[in-house]
Amino acid sequence: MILAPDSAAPALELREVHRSYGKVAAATGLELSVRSGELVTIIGPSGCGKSTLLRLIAGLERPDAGAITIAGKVAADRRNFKQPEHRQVGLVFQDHALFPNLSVAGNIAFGLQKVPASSRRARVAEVLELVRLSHLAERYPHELSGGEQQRVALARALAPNPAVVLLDEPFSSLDETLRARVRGDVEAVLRSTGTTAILVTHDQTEALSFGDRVVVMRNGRIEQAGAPEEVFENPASRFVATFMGDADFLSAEFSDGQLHCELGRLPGSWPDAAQQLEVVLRPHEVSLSADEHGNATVISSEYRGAFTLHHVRLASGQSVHSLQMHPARFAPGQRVAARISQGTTPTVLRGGERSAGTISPSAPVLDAPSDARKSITAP
Ligand SMILES: Nc1ncnc2c1ncn2[C@@H]1O[C@H](COP(=O)(O)OP(=O)(O)OP(=O)(O)O)[C@@H](O)[C@H]1O
Repeated sequence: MILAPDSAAPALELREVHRSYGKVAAATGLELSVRSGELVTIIGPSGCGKSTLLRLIAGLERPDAGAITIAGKVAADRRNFKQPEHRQVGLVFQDHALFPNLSVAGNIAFGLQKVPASSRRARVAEVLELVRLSHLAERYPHELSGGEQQRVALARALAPNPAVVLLDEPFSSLDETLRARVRGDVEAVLRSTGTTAILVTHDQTEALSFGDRVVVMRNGRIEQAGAPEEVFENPASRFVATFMGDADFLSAEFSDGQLHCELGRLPGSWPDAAQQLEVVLRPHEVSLSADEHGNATVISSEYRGAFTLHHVRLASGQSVHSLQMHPARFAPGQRVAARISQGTTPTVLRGGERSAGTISPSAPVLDAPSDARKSITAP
């Protein structure tokens, strides 16, 4: 099979988009280019501007400055402003927002009023099949489960073949078990139809697992946009490291031309710097082994089934967490050797921002701290 080159215009583009409400800058200099078929998740603390971003794309808000292009057509700029119904955008909300007096089929047909009746019926049947709800076409929203309602909302958004689907916390009203299932169903439908989608969420796991790209927002700005692995494993700042999961920060310093932290030497070469340097360590990146002369003392140990989460204090008084899959469990007060797990290349922050050091591929695995004398595997 010959695949066509991906030369199509981006499905969505934001250029230097600003929006303020009085003195509150809800969107500042937003730049985002989303390729056709891409699934992008937007995450950030409450009030950082996630909904404002969606509303600007949908045409429910007007930018103060900047331009928004959808499927190659200007939706908003200094001179133009397209109303939501002319933007080729589908919306899915947290509360489903289905019309209670219309059946499932009626809800889906609602956005197809300009389509001839025969094609409309065929399209409704098609999207119902897509979300596996053909058997419920004549039911009313109150006769459906939360998950079914959300699939109807998705079908309604997809029916007019939008260029972009915007999902505003679509799973947050569902309970945990149902949530994972509906999320999987929705993702499968979006992928199978090659739909471009932007999903706003408060949930880090959702942000990392759903999208091709994660956009982390803070105070109306995009703090980092990248593949889930990049945002989690190589955070651009202390804020992203903290927001996208548990993280400890150990101070780092140069000696003998190498960068060291309390858990050992870091591989690669790093520009010498006067600014404060910190190593970002996630709990799964710290290993422990029993060692009565070790560099750490266990403060607490929390059994989590497949994992045990240890919190240990280092000689300097700094502390780190260690989440290990093996059955090793150390008691509070016990002396252990803590080190950075094999194969880990931690992010180094300079003044709170990611530092551009180079990790050489042939760099040796991290040296053990001077007083960690045992292997990193559990006893
Ligand atoms: N219509 C409005 N009038 C005045 N201020 C507004 C308006 N809409 C949003 N804001 C402010 O703009 C900022 C961004 O709000 P927005 O709703 O986009 O945040 P959010 O990230 O979606 O928050 P949450 O996660 O709580 O939904 C907030 O400070 C909010 O108070």
